[in-house]
Amino acid sequence: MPDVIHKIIHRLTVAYLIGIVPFGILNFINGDILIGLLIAVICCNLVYIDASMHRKKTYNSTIAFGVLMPIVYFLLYQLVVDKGIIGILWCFPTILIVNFIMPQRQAVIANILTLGILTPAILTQFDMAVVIRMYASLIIVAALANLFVNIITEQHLKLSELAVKDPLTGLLNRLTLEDNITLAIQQHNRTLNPMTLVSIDIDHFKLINDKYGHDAGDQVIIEIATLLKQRCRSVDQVYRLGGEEFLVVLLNTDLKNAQSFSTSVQEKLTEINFEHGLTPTLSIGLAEIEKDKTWNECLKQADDNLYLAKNNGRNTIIG
Ligand SMILES: Nc1nc2c(ncn2[C@@H]2O[C@H](COP(=O)(O)OP(=O)(O)OP(=O)(O)O)[C@@H](O)[C@H]2O)c(=O)[nH]1
Repeated sequence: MPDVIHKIIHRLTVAYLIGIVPFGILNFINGDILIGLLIAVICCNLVYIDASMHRKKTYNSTIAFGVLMPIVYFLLYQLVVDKGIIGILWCFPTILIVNFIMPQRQAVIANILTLGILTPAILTQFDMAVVIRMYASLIIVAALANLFVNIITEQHLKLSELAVKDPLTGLLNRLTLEDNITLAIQQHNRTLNPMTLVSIDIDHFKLINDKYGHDAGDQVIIEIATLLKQRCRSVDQVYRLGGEEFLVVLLNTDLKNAQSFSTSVQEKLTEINFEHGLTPTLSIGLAEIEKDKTWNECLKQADDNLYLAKNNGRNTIIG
């Protein structure tokens, strides 16, 4: 569940505790046990989901939907039977809350269930003209809430992707480097499996831009990013660190295998048919992660080797 939905659940819970729970207590005091119970069960569900999301970033849907929601349905049904239109009014907040606390598909099913379960009670209480109006308004509220949650979830996912990915190539960007490499190094320290950093830079890239334009340069960057992704396994990480600079983190790979990887990338690059007959080459610097070095030191070593590769005439691998 996206962070933004958790934030909404949290605020919804706080608003519910402040605005609705006192009303529930008042209902208990006045002997309106059904409304009091309904408010209490929805409150338990919200507090449980909010607390669980806060602690574990997830929650047990069996408790939330297998246990607490059936109680909500039962109470809503009784409320409609006992109190008629007052009972129907309680369907609106229930439908809204369900849209925020459940994954979207389940929320739709839960809301259809709500309407289905209440149908016998509604049909015996009201005449058809009122029933049609009630259903129309309940369905509109459910559909709008669903649409609203879908839009914010989509926007949030787009923003999160932009924050971690380079928009031109779809590769990971520099912002994610520190967290990801720290995790990978922690794993490396536990397992002692080798791990190698591959620092890659396109040679004389400025000339490509200057001669054929920025778009042609972009196309070269995209092709090389695609090649790197193709040559890597799913466990490896490929970053675009800046203009024409890439970094590949090869897991479970020692220096020798990283050299083979780099050679294969250089070879495959020559097989690509670039626009304008371009034949870009890559300089590559390698550094195997060592236990007592920080990732920054290892990255610097890979960069130093890349610098040496540039000074050795480019289209070279050092490491
Ligand atoms: N097309 C394109 N060009 C970019 C992008 N980002 C940076 N550049 C260009 O990349 C070029 C990098 O040039 P330099 O740092 O001089 O490197 P180089 O020409 O490859 O020379 P060496 O690295 O020494 O081989 C600059 O002209 C930047 O404007 C981008 O996203 N797209």
